[in-house]
Order: sequence, then C-alpha cells, then structure tokens
Amino acid sequence: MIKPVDATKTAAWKTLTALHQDFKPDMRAWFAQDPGRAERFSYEMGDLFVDLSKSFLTDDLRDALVQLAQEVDLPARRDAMYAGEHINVTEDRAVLHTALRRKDTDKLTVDGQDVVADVHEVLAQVYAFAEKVRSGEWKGVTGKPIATVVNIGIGGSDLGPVMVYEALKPYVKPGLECRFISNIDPADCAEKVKDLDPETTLFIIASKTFTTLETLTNARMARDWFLGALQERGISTDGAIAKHFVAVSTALDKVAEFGIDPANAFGFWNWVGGRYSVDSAVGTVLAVAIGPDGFRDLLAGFRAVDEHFATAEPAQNVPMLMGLLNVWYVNFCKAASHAVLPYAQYLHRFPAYLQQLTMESNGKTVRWDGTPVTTQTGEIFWGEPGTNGQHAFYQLIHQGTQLIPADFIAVATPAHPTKDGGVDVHELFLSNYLAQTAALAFGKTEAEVRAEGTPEEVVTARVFTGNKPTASILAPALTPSVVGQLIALYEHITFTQGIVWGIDSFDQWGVELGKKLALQIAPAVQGDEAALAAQDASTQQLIRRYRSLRG
Ligand SMILES: O=P(O)(O)OC[C@H]1O[C@H](O)[C@H](O)[C@@H](O)[C@@H]1O
Repeated sequence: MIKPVDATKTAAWKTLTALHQDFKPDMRAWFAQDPGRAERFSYEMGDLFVDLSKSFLTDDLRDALVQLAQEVDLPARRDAMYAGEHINVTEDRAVLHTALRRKDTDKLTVDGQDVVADVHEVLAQVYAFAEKVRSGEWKGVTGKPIATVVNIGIGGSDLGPVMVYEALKPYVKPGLECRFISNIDPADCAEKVKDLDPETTLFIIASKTFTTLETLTNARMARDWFLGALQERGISTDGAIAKHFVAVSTALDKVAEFGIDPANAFGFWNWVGGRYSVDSAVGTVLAVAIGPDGFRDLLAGFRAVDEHFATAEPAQNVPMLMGLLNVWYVNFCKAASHAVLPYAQYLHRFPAYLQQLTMESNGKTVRWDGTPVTTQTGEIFWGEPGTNGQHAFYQLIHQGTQLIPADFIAVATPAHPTKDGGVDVHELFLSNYLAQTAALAFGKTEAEVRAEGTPEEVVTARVFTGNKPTASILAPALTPSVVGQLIALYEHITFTQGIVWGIDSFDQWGVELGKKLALQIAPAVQGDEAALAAQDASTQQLIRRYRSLRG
C-alpha cells in the first residue's frame, strides 16, 4: 500500500502557512490593480466557463497550491484511480466510476477483467430496456404500456437519479412520469403510490448491495401495494411481478431471491461507489426518462471533464484548482462549510446530491493507512437554488461571522424563455446571480453607506465587508451533457481534497454503527422487554415514552 503523504509536512504547506500569515484578501484592490485578473483566473472546461477571479486565488497562492498537489502526488493518485488500482484501501477495491463513461473503443483491464466491455454490455441492456418502455413495447400485466416509473433506492441509489431527473425535466418523454421512494418512513411509499395505476406502473429496485433495509422494506411495501391493487381490480397477479418490477444491483443473486426475474436485472460492479453510481445501471430510470440518446449525452459530459482532469496542467485544471482552493478555505481560512447555489431551478436537488458525494467521501478522521488525519477534513456542503436562498440564508453569508465560500452555477439559455411586461425573466434571474457574487466580493464600505444619507446609528449594520470568496460557473444550457459535466467536476474536486488529506474518499464506515444499532433497537421498540433493558437510560426513556404515546 502506498502511504498517504502528510500534506502538513510538505514544503508547499510551509509556503501556504507563510502566505496565510500576511493574507488580507482585498478584492477591490486585486481587481483595481490587475486588469487581467478576471481573465487570468477564468477557465474553460467542456461547456463550462469557470470564473475563479472572485475567489481567494492569487498567483502566489495558485503556485503554492499547485506545488502542494505535486508534493502529495495528486497527478499520480489520479492516474492510479483511472487505471483501476485499489485506491479504496479499506475495502480493497478499485475506484472506477471514470470507466463508466469511457468510449466503447477504449480498453481497460482491471483485475483480469475488461471493464470497458463490461460497462458497454450493461449499457446496451439498459438502453434496450429503456427503448422498450419508452416505445410501449414493454407492457404491463393487462397489456398496457408504462406511464409511471418508480425508482426505489436510497443514498447513491436515489440521490443521483432524482437529482438528474429533476435537472433534466424538459428532456423527459412527454406522458412519462418518474417518482422516487427512498425513506423508510412509510409515508414516503404511501404518498408516492397512492394515486398510481398498478397496470401502468413499473418499479425499479435500485440497490448496490441489495441488502439495504430501507430499500428492501420499501420494495416489499410497493410489491404488497401493487399486488393488492391488482387484486382489488380482479386482475390475476400471475406473472405480474416480472412485468412490473426490475432491479439494479451488484448482487444479482439477491435480486433473484427477492423474486425479480434475473433477465430484468441490470448489474454493476463493486468498483463503483454508491455515491459515484448515477452513470451506471443505477441511472436506468434516467435512461427510460430521457432516452438512451440523452443518457449517452450525460455520459459524454462526464467524459469531457474526466479528460480535462486527466490531462490539463494543474495550474489550468479546474477540478484540481477548485479542490485545492477548498483546502485553502478549510485548512487555512477555517471555513467549516461550503455553499453550492444553483441559479437554475431544475438543479434544486444538486446541493442534496453533493452532500452525499462530498460529505460521505471526505468526512473522515483517519487516513487510508489507518493513522489519524493531520488537519481538518470534510467541510459541510449545503445550498438551495437562487433566488430562494437569497431570501433565506444569504444574510449569514454576507454579514455573518463565518467564512462561507460559495459556488454559483447558472446557464445562459433557459428552458422557458418567458417575458414579464417585456422583461426577459431569465435575465432578471441572471442579474441576481451576478449581483450576489459582486456584492460578496466587493461589499459596501461605511463611507458608501454614509454617502447614501443613512442615519449614523445604523451605518455599521448596513456595511458589507465584501471579500467573501465565490466561484461562478456558467454553462450554455442545462443539457444532459452539462449535468454530467457538473457532476464529474464535483467528483474530481472531492477526490482532490481527499488526496491532500490522505483519506480514503471511497469508503463510508461511518454509516455502519447506526444501521446495526437500529436493528438491535427494533425489538425493544416492538415490545421485547429484554432488548429494552439492554439499552442506555436515555434510549429506554424514549422508547417508554414512545410506547405510552402510541397507547
Ligand atoms: O445501493 P445500496 O447498496 O442500497 O446503498 C445505498 C446507500 O447506503 C449506504 O448506507 C451508504 O452509506 C451509501 O453510500 C449507499 O449509497
């Protein structure tokens, strides 16, 4: 096993520490003294224009960060990931989400297996299935075509599909609706199925392991609802499951145990992490919704960014620079969180998706060799679409005491070019996107506030310090390819940070304890006195209170 490099012991870290001692960001001065700043710190990657000039980047800082990338062997670790080395050390696995979007003409043999051929074999199955459902050739038990597809999954088997479905709503086949059930709260399943027609509904059970309590429970509840609804209509249930339930999993044996025809199961591999799996068969619901061509475009978007990350010089490499900047924010500027603010309503689930991607990947206190981390890791990612966030939490970003770096994402061409009294509403929307990063960067001084005739006693309350770092991402339109590019961008930002911190960004041991305890506590909740007595005092008290509330 290659040992992680301790970033804090590198020469670059020393340089960064020295830079931070004198670091007084002054965006007004930076822009005034350097007319080339906007252009110099802006980058093109695929369709994305990424302006980092309102971030904390300076030439010195960029050079030190690039040196840090070299000293922690980031380029070599990236190459090792792309080549299928077992960089997921704690699970002894390759990490090959980049193989999911390789061209079928590429070759990549890992652990004796031609993974690109495997990927394209499954893609062909997924596409054939998607075409059948879309064309109406796939028929339900009473011979009707499918009108609603319900994806049942959680975590990586839900967040990616639902986010992309929402992002690409304008590309969804008219007349087809997709729904997503994830939470084990029975309200989720009940609400999502209550108005469905069982004869025209298809369920996709998506679970990498096919052991996840939430997903299997929801799948059984959906199956019960489905069979019950057919019986209510006097329709025979013979052979009905095979026509209305398909599965996506790495555990095809378990799929068969559940009663789903293995011919209707789409596989993937343990070298795809759950949170990196939306572009595997986990995206089957998307291939149905936007069609194989749309899905191919999505994959092409991922691939464009993979190629950029693999080949661009570190100083021009957008995911690297953004990941390295995040290290600067977290480790030197003490930022604890990072906002992602899409100015695109269709991206409203993007922050939630990124929470799993970034926080499950980099929320670690030990490095991949089991030794403690040597610095802060894993900032909190959060956000809401603009302009909703502006009227809610932006106050804290503008005037609070915490530093919150923020990524602003917008598209040039809207899906709905609408006018309001002659004004292009999308342009009004974009003006907000532009105004916020300008306000965060340049603020408003006391003198400016006073010059507006503000009463002296409220002058300080109205001052904006500015110098809040942002990144502005601008894409031509929210196409499948652009969505793929955005996802891959954040995958590689996450990777970059993980390598600097020396952590395994591909395991998630931190979710295990709670899962085990839930199974152990369940009998106590259900009335087993011995199990109740085995719980801690607080848990016992809560269970007793619960029981008395339920009566
Ligand atoms: O796809 P599944 O095996 O059902 O897993 C679903 C999710 O559950 C786990 O608890 C992990 O923390 C996630 O990384 C994973 O995406």
